[in-house]
Amino acid sequence: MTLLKVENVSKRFGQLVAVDDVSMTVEPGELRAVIGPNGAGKTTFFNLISGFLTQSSGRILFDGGDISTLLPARRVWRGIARTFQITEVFPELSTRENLRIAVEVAAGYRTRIWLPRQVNAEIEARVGDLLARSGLDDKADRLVGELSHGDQRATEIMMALALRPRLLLLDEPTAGMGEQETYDITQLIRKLHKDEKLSIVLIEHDMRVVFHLADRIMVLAEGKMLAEGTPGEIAGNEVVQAAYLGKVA
Ligand SMILES: Nc1ncnc2c1ncn2[C@@H]1O[C@H](COP(=O)(O)OP(=O)(O)OP(=O)(O)O)[C@@H](O)[C@H]1O
Repeated sequence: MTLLKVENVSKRFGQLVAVDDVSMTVEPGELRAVIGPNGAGKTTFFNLISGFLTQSSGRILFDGGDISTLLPARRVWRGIARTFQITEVFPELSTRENLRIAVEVAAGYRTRIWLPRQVNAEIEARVGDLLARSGLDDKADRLVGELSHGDQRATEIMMALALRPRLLLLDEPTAGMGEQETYDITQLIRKLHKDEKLSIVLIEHDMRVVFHLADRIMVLAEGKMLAEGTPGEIAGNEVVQAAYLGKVA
């Protein structure tokens, strides 16, 4: 069954139509990229899927159920987790502590002061698993604020994964990164997608990352869907080249 189905969704801010009648589907295990020039409506589109904004019209289905009016936290419990354009971590805590917080939130233990030993062991095991999958084990006890931008972003992605999502939304995961960091984050996303069959939608400006990772690409321009297809189809699409790719190159 289709995991995410966005149907004719629009979002108006006063006179401005930031997202204009956009439809998109994401199949289980698919990695979908959303690209487009600045101000195209990409982040607004993400905010509609994650529930930070409510659409002006249209509807959003997740796993067959209508989530259009659900609050963000409810969508997380349904299985949608996201990261932000600006990394959201606790810089004064260690990597391990950041992940532990996310795991406790996910398990519903965050409001309890004392945890039974068995539960504690389960949480530790889950944190260890996230550290291993991200390759952050050797930085587990470093303060996140002292880590590289790339490792901070990896920590944030693993915090989102602690919520055990079925769909992960990544808003510009390589923003502001150098070559090596971009490569490392791309490899992490690829691993989560290919090895763990996680469904991912990502907004990304770096075309090398997009064409390396995506199964399908949607191009937004001025709120409208300009094109949609495989990386090969998008690379060969003259409208896209003229409106977007040509400008970037
Ligand atoms: N809360 C808001 N109120 C009013 N206008 C908004 C709001 N959020 C976004 N916009 C406008 O909607 C349009 C789309 O913005 P959005 O941030 O979604 O684009 P984007 O494609 O993510 O851009 P970028 O690549 O620069 O992040 C822009 O013109 C922006 O100014």
